[in-house]
Amino acid sequence: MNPLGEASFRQLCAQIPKVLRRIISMSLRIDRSAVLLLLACPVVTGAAAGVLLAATARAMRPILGGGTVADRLHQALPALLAVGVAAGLTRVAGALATYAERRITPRLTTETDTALVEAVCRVEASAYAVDGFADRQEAAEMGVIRTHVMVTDAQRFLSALVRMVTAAGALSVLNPLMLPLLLLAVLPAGVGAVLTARVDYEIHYANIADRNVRGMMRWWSTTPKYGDEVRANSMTDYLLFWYRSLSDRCDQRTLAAAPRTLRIALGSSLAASVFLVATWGALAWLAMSGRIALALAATAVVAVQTTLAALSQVIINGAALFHTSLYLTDMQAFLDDAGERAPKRGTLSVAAPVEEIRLEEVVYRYPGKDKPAIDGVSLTLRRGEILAIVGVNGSGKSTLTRLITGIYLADKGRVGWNGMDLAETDPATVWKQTGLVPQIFAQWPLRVRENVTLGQPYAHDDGPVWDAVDAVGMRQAVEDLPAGLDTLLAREVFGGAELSGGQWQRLACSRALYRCPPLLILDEPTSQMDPRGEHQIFERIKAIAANRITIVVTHRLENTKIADHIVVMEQGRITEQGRYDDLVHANGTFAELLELSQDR
Ligand SMILES: Nc1ncnc2c1ncn2[C@@H]1O[C@H](COP(=O)(O)OP(=O)(O)OP(=O)(O)O)[C@@H](O)[C@H]1O
Repeated sequence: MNPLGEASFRQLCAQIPKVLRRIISMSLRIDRSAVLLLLACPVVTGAAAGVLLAATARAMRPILGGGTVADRLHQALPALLAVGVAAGLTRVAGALATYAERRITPRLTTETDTALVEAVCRVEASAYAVDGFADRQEAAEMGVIRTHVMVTDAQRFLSALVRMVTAAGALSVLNPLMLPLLLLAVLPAGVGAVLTARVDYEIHYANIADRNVRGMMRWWSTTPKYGDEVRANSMTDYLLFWYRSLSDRCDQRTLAAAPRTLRIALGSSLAASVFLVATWGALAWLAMSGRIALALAATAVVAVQTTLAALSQVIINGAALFHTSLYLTDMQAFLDDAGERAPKRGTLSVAAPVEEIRLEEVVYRYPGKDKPAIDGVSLTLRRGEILAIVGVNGSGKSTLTRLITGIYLADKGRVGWNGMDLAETDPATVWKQTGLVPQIFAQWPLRVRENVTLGQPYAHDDGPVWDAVDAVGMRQAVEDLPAGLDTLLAREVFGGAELSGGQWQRLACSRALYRCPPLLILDEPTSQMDPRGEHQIFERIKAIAANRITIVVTHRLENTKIADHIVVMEQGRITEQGRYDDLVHANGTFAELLELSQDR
């Protein structure tokens, strides 16, 4: 829903003081003295504009009076000096304002950007599946982009406002008729600018979903990671066609709005021109009819020019601030929503050793899905045991591991760690005890060392890192890299290296082993490994199993021989369980799947 659809024009204009307050308070948290400097500059500029106009009026009298040119200039000299000093002060204030803005903007952008990234990282994982979450995040990104210009806009707006008030004040003293005429001359431009900003925002809003998908497509199409797949499957043309179509759709919406913006621009320009002609006409009439002295009329010309320039700036920057306010509102709404979705589970705390994890009649349904992915699972895991979870695709194996680790909370039923309900336990204390090799694991563009230690404090000792590398048979491969553990694993970066798929998977396993977690979960941990690597990993799992709870999710049923207990999942339920030898002879799904895997 577009929030602008319900907002009145006055409400929209009322946003400006609010957004100014917001920008100032955000900036104050970044650099207090720079903000004070920034606020002082418009005051100096305003005072300088006042001095400039008063001095101009004073200089005009002798200049337009009688006597020789030298005499007239001599008499006007002090006033002309004052004009020079005022102009100089305006420049200095402008330079100082730019300096202050440059001290604030980079850090403000970083703070806002980091706040957004942190908010997304900290939400409950289930939030990602909520409809529209990604689109709202995309809309919020625009707020971060606006922080690049919003301090400058705010500073220019305030500075122009003060200059305008001063010049307008001087103008009303010269003749009360001038100001209302001038305001009328600029008002249409103001209305036009705000209406145009509104149209721009409407287009932005309509394009959010397409832009979001286009951004993802761009990354997936251009990242070297998927380059082989794109080329060898002749995907390029279709991907480019799709990318282009998304861009075209966005362009069409923008183009469709162009006649509206043209009408706004023409209408406001016409009205502004009529009132501007009236202003200059009024000034000429006042001077010609002797209602205003020539010297004052000359000053009025300067005052009209100053007011006009300042008013235009007020309008341009006011419209920019109004625009900013829309995006900041989106950003704040997303941050508030993300804050609401951050885990609020309770203060219970899990500590090692984890003796028992018990699931009681656990049910979990993904948002927007009709059927539960997990439907009444009860299970007990004890320290020292290896549990294997098997079943066909989509039967709920990975979802079950997410419920066991508390990444998702059960909709119904209970998951207890050492008797503590995960719904009431601080998740950070739970995840300190877990090590997970997910089915789709990240290939972090970090050095080898960080790829192993990520998520765990590094003790400035490579011994345990090499142990974890050894455990997955990667020592030789790492030693062969250009800088060993210091090699950056990002092919795209100069000096970076790339691993093979199986080597990446070994590294993901070494990361989980380095953590020495009380709960070790391996979801298809060896799907890309050669038999030697696979054998080594499963030997290792057996060797360290006594001190922890181990869960292995696998489609290679031979691997479940190492398990103390096997559960077979079907449509979110456990339909069979037991040891390998029992299940092989039970004539159930396990036996069927095993037979199929051997039937070649
Ligand atoms: N993030 C998600 N959002 C919505 N539905 C999901 C999500 N992840 C999984 N599902 C659905 O939940 C069900 C169980 O998925 P899950 O990934 O747990 O299956 P799995 O047994 O691990 O499958 P596989 O063997 O293919 O890895 C599936 O129907 C799937 O479509």
